[in-house]
Amino acid sequence: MTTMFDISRLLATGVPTWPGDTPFSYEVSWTKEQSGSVNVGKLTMSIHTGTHIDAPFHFDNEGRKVMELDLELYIGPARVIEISGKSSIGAEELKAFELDGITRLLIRTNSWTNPNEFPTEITYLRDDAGPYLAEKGIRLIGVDVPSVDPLDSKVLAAHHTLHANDIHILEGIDLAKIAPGDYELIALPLPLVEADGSPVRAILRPLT
Ligand SMILES: Nc1ccccc1C(=O)C[C@H](N)C(=O)O
Ligand SMILES: [Zn+2]
Ligand SMILES: [Zn+2]
Repeated sequence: MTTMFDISRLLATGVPTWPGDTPFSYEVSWTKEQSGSVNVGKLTMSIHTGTHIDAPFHFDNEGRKVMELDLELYIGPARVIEISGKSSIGAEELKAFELDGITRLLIRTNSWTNPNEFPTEITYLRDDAGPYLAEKGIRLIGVDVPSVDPLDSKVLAAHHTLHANDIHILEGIDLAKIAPGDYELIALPLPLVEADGSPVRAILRPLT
């Protein structure tokens, strides 16, 4: 029997959205009665709502878009670590963990305390995290908050330094029920050709 943990946030009307960004909406735009055969849904949302990946084009006009990212990074072994109660995380906090040989690192910060509201403060990554993680061989970082940077950041130092170190970004995962350890991660982006990111269905399977 395989166990699997869904670490995706639910997408429904009223789901917390980046302040000022497009609200989430799903509607049946063409009912079964109207079409004569099927209900047809219509989706409107920001790409950065809920559990999603960022493509570098999100913060760099010349950056790669979703289809140019390496799919392999979104499937495979991942280590979950827990670093709670910190306003930020950098090389100093990360040094406490064994990360050699890890490609995908998911950090449980527990800092998005009320999942029904967009947070006002989150644990963010300092700009020495990127170089440190790259030195360890990490290629994907996942966080349980809507951003790897402070919410009011305009320069997005963490986004840029992670990208400069070829580390892909997964945001808004729900790790509230996930014990630190090693898992298989699956968090595939949609084939959105022009997009700056993509919602993902993220799951973890224990490694047996
Ligand atoms: N949706 C936004 C609207 C305005 C300003 C920032 C955002 C973001 O999404 C930034 C966040 N760091 C992100 O990558 O998801
Ligand atoms: Zn994003
Ligand atoms: Zn981001």
